Amino acid sequence: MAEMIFKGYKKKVVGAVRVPGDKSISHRAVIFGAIAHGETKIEGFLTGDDCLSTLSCMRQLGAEVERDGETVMVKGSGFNGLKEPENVLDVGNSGTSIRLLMGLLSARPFHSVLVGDASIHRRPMDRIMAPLEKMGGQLFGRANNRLAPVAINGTKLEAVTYNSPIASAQVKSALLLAAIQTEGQTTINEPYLSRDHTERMIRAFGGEIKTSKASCSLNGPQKLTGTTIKVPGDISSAAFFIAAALITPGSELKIESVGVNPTRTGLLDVLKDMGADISVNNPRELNNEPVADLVIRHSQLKSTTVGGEMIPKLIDEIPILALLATQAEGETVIRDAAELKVKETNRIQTVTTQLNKLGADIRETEDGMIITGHPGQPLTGGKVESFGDHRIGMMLAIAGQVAKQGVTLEGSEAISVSFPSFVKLLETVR
Ligand SMILES: O=C(O)C1=C[C@@H](OP(=O)(O)O)[C@@H](O)[C@H](O)C1
Ligand SMILES: C=C(OP(=O)(O)O)C(=O)O
Repeated sequence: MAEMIFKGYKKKVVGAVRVPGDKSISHRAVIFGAIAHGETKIEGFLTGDDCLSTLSCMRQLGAEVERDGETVMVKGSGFNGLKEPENVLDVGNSGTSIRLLMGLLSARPFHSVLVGDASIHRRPMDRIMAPLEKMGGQLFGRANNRLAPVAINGTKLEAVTYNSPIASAQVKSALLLAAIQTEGQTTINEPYLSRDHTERMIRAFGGEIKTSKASCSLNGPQKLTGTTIKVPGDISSAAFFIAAALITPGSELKIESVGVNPTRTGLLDVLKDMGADISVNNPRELNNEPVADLVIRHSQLKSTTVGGEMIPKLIDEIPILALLATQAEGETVIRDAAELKVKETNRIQTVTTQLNKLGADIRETEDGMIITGHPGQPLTGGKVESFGDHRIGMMLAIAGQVAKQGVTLEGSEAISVSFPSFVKLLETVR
């Protein structure tokens, strides 16, 4: 396990950065490129481990994929261009890969097996398997069809209406990837709208999908056409730099070309409420996705309460929000976030235990946490662990900005799952 020391105490964060491409969009761009007809060019592809897992699975499925740094060329010949893989498909640490591929492969006429790392084999897969079975899918998993590895006997499916009990873009996207190959109209209703990158990408590839509030429906089968996808910067990666600037006195940071899709900007909405000085400039669009430049200045934050429909809009940013709340005046309450328990780690537990080790004041609850902020009072610092979770690792690295004795992070290699250039980029602005 790699160990790194982060000594950022009082080191102000200044200058301009671009963060790597959006992880959700990068996964989807390779998958859609492979099932479309013709050439797709992806610019700004995220070269984190998770997206490279998707890329290599698609190659094993017969897709022609060439990568040169952050540029990926995909030659697709439609769904029928995919072939039975000769070996198991390994998604590594990536929940998005395994779940989206389950949807795609359940409607292909061949056998496939999806495996991943220890974390993937603990995370629930029945949320995808159960609705796909309603469509006639044949999927088999460990622990009574709950866990990976998952074996799939691809078959012809039937269109359904599915009322999802959770707001999950992975559930929605898996079903859309099955539905787009299936005769008839499939409708998916969510309790709250989850990130809508799949819906936007279907349109970018010339497909049709109806969307209204937290519902979407499409008529299959559809033929998609290759296109150019320019991937915006990932707001979930930008979040760590936003936090570093906000909590370090004297900071002023510009982050250029960040995706600001409203289903992803919950952190910006909540931070505005907490009194953060963040401006969103030069709004524009890249292939149906809103993009902007952000300017962040050090701010004295106040506490807030976050729950309900806001949670899916900032689900991956809750670890870094918890760190920000340790520096805010008052008690911040995060609730309705039980989904955090089934991410790469149980993030309610890892955030609470690791930040408390650094001197924070956080209480774990059934579906979130309560964070008592002590503005002006630095964290102490010490030795903490990522437990193989990239977002926990980066959040703890940023905690070094307010930890007097610095932060020693074990398991720092996890960071490369979504942000391989994180440490280098952080050095350029401090
Ligand atoms: O669809 C996606 O790209 C993602 C959806 C979210 O997961 P859920 O669908 O489980 O909420 C998110 O946490 C994950 O990082 C990426
Ligand atoms: C939860 C995450 O990803 P995934 O579900 O794709 O593993 C994440 O990136 O925080």
